[in-house]
Amino acid sequence: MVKVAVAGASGYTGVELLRLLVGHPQVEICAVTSRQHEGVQVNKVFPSLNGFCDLVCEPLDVAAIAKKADLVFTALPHQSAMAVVPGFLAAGCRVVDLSADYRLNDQAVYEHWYQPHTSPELFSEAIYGLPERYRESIKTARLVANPGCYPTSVILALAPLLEQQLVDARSLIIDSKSGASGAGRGLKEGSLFCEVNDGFKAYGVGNHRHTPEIEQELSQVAGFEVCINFTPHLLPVNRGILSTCYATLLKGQSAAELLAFYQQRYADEPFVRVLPEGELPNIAYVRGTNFCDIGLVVDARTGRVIVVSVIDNLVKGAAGQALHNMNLMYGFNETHGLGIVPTFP
Ligand SMILES: NC(=O)C1=CN([C@@H]2O[C@H](COP(=O)(O)OP(=O)(O)OC[C@H]3O[C@@H](n4cnc5c(N)ncnc54)[C@H](OP(=O)(O)O)[C@@H]3O)[C@@H](O)[C@H]2O)C=CC1
Ligand SMILES: CC(=O)N[C@@H](CCC(=O)OP(=O)(O)O)C(=O)O
Repeated sequence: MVKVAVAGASGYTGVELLRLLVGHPQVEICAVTSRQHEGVQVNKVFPSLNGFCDLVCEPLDVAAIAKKADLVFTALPHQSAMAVVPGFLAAGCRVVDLSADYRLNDQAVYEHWYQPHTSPELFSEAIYGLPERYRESIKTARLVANPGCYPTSVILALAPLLEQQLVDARSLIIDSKSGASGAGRGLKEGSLFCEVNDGFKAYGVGNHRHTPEIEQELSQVAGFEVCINFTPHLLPVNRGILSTCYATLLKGQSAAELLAFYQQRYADEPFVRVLPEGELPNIAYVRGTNFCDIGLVVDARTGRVIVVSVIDNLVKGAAGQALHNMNLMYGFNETHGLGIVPTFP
């Protein structure tokens, strides 16, 4: 049994972690934290957990939590995560950090897109927690930087094309749409019902902070620096991300040929489902699960391939991927705690 703590249990990714962890046969949840709900049982904060988890929320006291936990999931906002992650590591815990604080490997790039960093010395140690690319390094990592939700959907969609050098890496245009839970549970005007429901908008155009994360990882795949256009949109749904990725083909492959590459690339991946020719994914068919569904079309008129991927932002985009990483770190079956069929309708 591995003893795990969830720091930030009163947030959306925190409650999603608890939902998945309570069904994991090799995990004991030993602590949950929240400042606003200190002293309150977490199932009072989220009645969905009634009968599954009744731990009392405690303050984020690094020493006290490190005494109980082998692994800590830090489901905290960026900047708050870096305030505690070094302490957990120093106390002997392993950490899966769901924030953006350790995803970028260049301090200057991080500080350009975020704010000053207080533990950049950990950048070289942190492993980017995308199992489909870094499975072996994750197994022995002390610190896993769980990928961002948009980057997860985009990297999985485009990596096979770049790995095989099938597209012009300067031609990448990415349009992503996210449900409102991507913005977290904190109170903000932009997350109010009337601001999100019945509307649809682009935001962060040309300057969203996931741009350097996507570029870093696609550059790793391509072997040279990749520069993208990335436009996120806010969808009036609770969960789900759909990314539409456009790239110019170099050798005019057909959709069938490209899909064969994707099938081969992801053949052994338990959570990537490549759809047959003629089918495109829908966020409704991955809801609540760790799946990433991918489909594609070739537009012969423009010579471009259009790849569409979907994930649940709270699962493959956050808590599910974090749990997958934990399974790798402890040598557990990769699908334990994640063998869920999507809820539809
Ligand atoms: N939502 C999503 O789809 C995704 C989110 N992420 C990332 O995961 C992290 C968590 O996101 P999410 O769950 O959505 O966020 P929420 O805002 O829903 O939750 C944040 C949690 O952190 C706690 N918290 C906030 N500030 C502090 C602080 N200074 N010190 C200690 N605890 C704090 C909050 O509880 P309290 O205020 O009670 O202490 C709450 O439990 C973020 O970094 C986010 O960007 C990553 C991928 C997807
Ligand atoms: C809809 C929405 O607001 N989404 C968030 C991104 C989600 C997220 O949590 O990003 P990190 O994992 O990098 O923290 C945003 O655009 O900032």
